[in-house]
Amino acid sequence: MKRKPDLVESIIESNSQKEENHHGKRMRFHVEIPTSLTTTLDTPQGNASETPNDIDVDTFSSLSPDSLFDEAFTFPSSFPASPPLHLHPDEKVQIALRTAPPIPGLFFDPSVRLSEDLAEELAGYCMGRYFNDDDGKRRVNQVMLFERAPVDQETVTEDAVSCGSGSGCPTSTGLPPPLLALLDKISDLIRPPLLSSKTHELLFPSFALYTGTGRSEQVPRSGHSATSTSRIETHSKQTKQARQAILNLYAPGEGISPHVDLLRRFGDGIIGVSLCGGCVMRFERIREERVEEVAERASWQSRSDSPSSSVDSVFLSNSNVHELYLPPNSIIVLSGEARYKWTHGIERRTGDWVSYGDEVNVGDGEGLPQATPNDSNLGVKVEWIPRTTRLSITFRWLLPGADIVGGDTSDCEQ
Ligand SMILES: O=C(O)CCC(=O)C(=O)O
Ligand SMILES: [Fe+2]
Repeated sequence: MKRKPDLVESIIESNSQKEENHHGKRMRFHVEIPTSLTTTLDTPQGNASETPNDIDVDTFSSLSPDSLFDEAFTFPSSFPASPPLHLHPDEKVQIALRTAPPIPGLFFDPSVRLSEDLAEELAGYCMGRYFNDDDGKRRVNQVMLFERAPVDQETVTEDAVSCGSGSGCPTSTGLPPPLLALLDKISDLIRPPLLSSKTHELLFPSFALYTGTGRSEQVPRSGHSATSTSRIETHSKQTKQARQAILNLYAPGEGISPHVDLLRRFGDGIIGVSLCGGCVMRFERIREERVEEVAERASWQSRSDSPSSSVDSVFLSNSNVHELYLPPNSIIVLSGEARYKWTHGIERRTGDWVSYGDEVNVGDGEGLPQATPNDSNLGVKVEWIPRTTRLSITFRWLLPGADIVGGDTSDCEQ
C-alpha cells in the first residue's frame, strides 16, 4: 500500500550486535513521524524535522525499553491450540478474571467492545499499511506513530479546529485518520458515567472556545460550531499535548515483559485496544518502598542495553497480582495508580486459563486466583483460550520534549 506523503516512514533495520535477539534473528522496527510540522523544534542536538535516518536508531530499536519485545519475531511452527497436555489434574493454574480487578485507576468493562466491523476495518488498515509488505509477509511487529502538537502557539485557526477529533488536541497532526476515528469512538464508548469524568477528561481533554460574545462552549469532538468570525483560543496546556500510538503485533507464544510505561516519555492516561485476538494481561503491584526506585529505573533505562525495561521481581509485591483477560475488540484504560504503581505485562504463552462465566472466587483475595482445571468443588469453571495473533493499539500522551529524540539528556547515556 502507498504511504501518505505527509508522513515519513522509517524502517530501521538493526545492524548492531545488541539488536540481535536471543535467537540471532533480526528484528525490524517501524516508526512514523509526521513531517508537516507547524513549528520547528530547535534543540542543541538537532531538530525535530530531521528525518528518521538521522534519529538515533538505538532509541527506537526493537530491544530498547520503548519496545518491550525481547523475543524472536518468528512464527512458531507448532503451537498447541489446546491446554498443555502435561498439566496434572491437580496442578494449579493461574486463572484470569474477565472483569476488572480491584486496581485503582484501571478501567475495564468486558461489555464495552468495538463493533466487529470497525475492529476488522482497523486491523485490516494497520496490517496493510504497517505490518505487511507488498507480498503480504509480516516485516515488523511494532510500529510507533507520533502526533505532533504545536508548541508555543496560543491561538489556532478555525481550520485547525476543524481537523480536531477526540484525539483531544485540535491542532496536532500525525495520527492517521482511522486512529483518530478510533479515539473518537473510544471517547464515546467509555463516556461518563461509565468512566469517571476526571479520567475521561484526562484522556480526551475538552477545550474551550471563546467566541466574540465572550461565551465559552465545548467544542464537539468532531468538527466545531464556531462562526467563521469567531476568535478561537485554546489553553496552552491543551495545544501542547500530543499522543503516541504504539501498535504491537503478537504471534501466539509472544508477550511483553512486565513494565511500567516510560515515565519521562509518557504522561498519565493510557488507552489500550485489543484487536484480532485476546490475551491475558498480568498486573503486579510494585512494592510501596520500591515505587520511587522503579520510577527512576524506568526513566533512566531508556537507552539501556538491557533487552527491556521489565521490572525485576524483587520490586514486586508477590501478593498483589491480578490477571485480566482482554477479549478481542475490548478497551482498557490505565491511569493514576494503575499506570504508575503497577506493572503490566503479557506472559509468553500459547493460551490462557480464563474464568468461565461468573467471577472466579478462589484464593485468599490477595494472590492470584488459582484452581485446577477441573476444580468443580470450588465452583470454578475455567476455560483454556488459545492465543491467536493479536494486534494491540496503545495511545499515550507524549510528555513535553518526548517527541525529540536525543534532545533530552535523560534519554541519553552520554
Ligand atoms: O499489547 C498490549 O496491550 C500492551 C502494550 C504495552 O504495554 C506497551 O506497548 O507498553
Ligand atoms: Fe505498556
